[in-house]
Amino acid sequence: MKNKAVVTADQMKRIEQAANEAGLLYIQMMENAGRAAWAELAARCPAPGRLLVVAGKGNNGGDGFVIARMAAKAGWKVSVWLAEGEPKTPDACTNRAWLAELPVTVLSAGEQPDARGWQAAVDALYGTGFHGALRPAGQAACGLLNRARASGAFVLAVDLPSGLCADTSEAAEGAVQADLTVCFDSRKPVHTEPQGAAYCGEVLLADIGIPEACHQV
Ligand SMILES: NC(=O)C1=CN([C@@H]2O[C@H](COP(=O)(O)OP(=O)(O)OC[C@H]3O[C@@H](n4cnc5c(N)ncnc54)[C@H](OP(=O)(O)O)[C@@H]3O)[C@@H](O)[C@H]2O)[C@@H](O)CC1
Ligand SMILES: [K+]
Repeated sequence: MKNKAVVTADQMKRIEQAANEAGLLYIQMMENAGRAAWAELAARCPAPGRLLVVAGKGNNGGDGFVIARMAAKAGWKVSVWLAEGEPKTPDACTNRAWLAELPVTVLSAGEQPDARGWQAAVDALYGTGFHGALRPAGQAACGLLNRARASGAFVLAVDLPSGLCADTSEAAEGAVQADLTVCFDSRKPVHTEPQGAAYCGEVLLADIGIPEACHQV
C-alpha cells in the first residue's frame, strides 16, 4: 500500500467516520482490522497452540474478539480475558456475542489467567483511545502480557501496545512490550517516534479498506 501520512488519533477517528459515511461501515473496518492482525500472527506462529487474547472495553477489544474468532476457527485453543469487564461499544459487543458460538473460553475480569503456557498473546486492551496513566486493572492486564512474553509467548499488539499514548508516544509505567504491532490504515506518532517504537517491536501497517478520498479530512 502507499506510504500514507502519519496521523493523530483524532485524525484517524475522522478518517474512519468519513469511511463509514462513504459506506465502509465501522463493523466492517473492525472485521478487516482483526483479520489483518490475525493473518500476521498466523504467519509468524503457523502451528495452532494456546492463544490468550486480553481485551479491553473499547473497539481495540473488538478487534481482539475478531482475532479470537479467527484463531478458534483455525484450530487454536483460545482464551479471552475480559480484563476490564464486558465491552461497551456496539461493534465490540457484536463481536463478543459471536464468540458464544465457538469453543472459546471467556474469562471475566476477576478470573486472571496464568501467564505461562501460551504460544501467543494478543494485546487488545487499549488502542488510540488510551491516555494518561494505567489504572489498577490496566496495570494487572499489561503486567500479565509482559509476564506471558517473558515466559515465551509471542505478543501481538493490536494497533499499538497498551499503556502508550498514540499521539505523544508517552509510555505509562507498566506498558506492554510487544513483538509485533499491526496498526491500521495509517501510522500514528507512536509507531514512528523512537520512544514509542521501542515498545512496538516490528510495526506493520494493514490496509483496512478505507478509500484514499476519506483521508482528506
Ligand atoms: N473507530 C473504528 O471504526 C475502528 C477502530 N478500530 C480500533 O479501535 C481502537 C480505538 O477504539 P476506541 O476509540 O473505542 O478506544 P480504545 O483504544 O479501545 O480505548 C478505549 C478504552 O480505553 C479506556 N481507557 C482510556 N484511557 C485509560 C486509562 N488511562 N486507564 C484505563 N482505561 C483507559 C477507556 O475506558 P474509560 O476511560 O472509558 O473508562 C475505554 O474503555 C483503535 O485503536 C483500533 O484498534 C479498528 O477496529 C478499526 C475501526
Ligand atoms: K493494544
